[in-house]
Amino acid sequence: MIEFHDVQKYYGKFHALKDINLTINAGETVVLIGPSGSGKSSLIRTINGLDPIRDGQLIVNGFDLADKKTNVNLIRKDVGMVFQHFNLYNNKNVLENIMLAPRVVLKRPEKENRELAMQLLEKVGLADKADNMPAQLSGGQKQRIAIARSLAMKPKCLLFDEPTSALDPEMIDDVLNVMKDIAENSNMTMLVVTHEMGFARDVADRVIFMADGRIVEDDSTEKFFGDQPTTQRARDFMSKISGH
Ligand SMILES: Nc1ncnc2c1ncn2[C@@H]1O[C@H](COP(=O)(O)OP(=O)(O)OP(=O)(O)O)[C@@H](O)[C@H]1O
Repeated sequence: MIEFHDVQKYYGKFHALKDINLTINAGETVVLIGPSGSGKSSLIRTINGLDPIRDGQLIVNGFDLADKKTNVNLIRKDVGMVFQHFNLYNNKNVLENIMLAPRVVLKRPEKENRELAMQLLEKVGLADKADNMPAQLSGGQKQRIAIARSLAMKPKCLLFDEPTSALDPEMIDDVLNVMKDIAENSNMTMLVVTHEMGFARDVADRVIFMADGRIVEDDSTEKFFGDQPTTQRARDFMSKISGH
């Protein structure tokens, strides 16, 4: 469970997240949308401590991120992150990319670690790429490896920061299908920043719309897409992106 209570975040003097109050329950899939610069990345990066908050309270799986004594590594063990540009270790092969963190952080025994890594490669449809280096993969394949790498830690929560924005159009569905499978067949909490409205409509439980560092709408998916968003800003945003 993730709870924001009156969270404020600043970059220098710039007030990037304003009065964030939000609870995300275990197992929920939440899509975060909004115009460029509205604070979506900032919000999800606070959850695993990549970006510090200034005021308020942020509780992630029982750990208080506002408390300086909290060890963020304990939070990161349970909160995986998938980035727009994959962030794979380019000097390690695919299998090593997946096995490294469980070996180092969880001390998972080597045989079990390898078996799980191979199962995850099967799950993302890339079992035949185990020995490849990241440079030999397409963007869509790299992203599916990045997702498998996150899953190898068996996190409670997965954060996705525009996971398909850097991909060629024909690769996007492969990645979204893997995400859909996780959302539907695991009890993982997922928070996804994306412009893929088909994914939001089909897979998300909730849609959060941000503008100017604030949460402007927080609706069930049925309400957001069915009845239309309540605010004019969200309606304008939706008509703008559907016009593309
Ligand atoms: N490291 C930083 N230093 C200063 N300002 C920053 C930094 N990171 C983000 N910002 C500013 O904070 C605001 C929110 O940025 P953020 O990346 O969270 O928005 P976003 O909604 O994810 O945008 P996009 O869709 O373009 O990725 C923007 O105005 C951005 O310029």
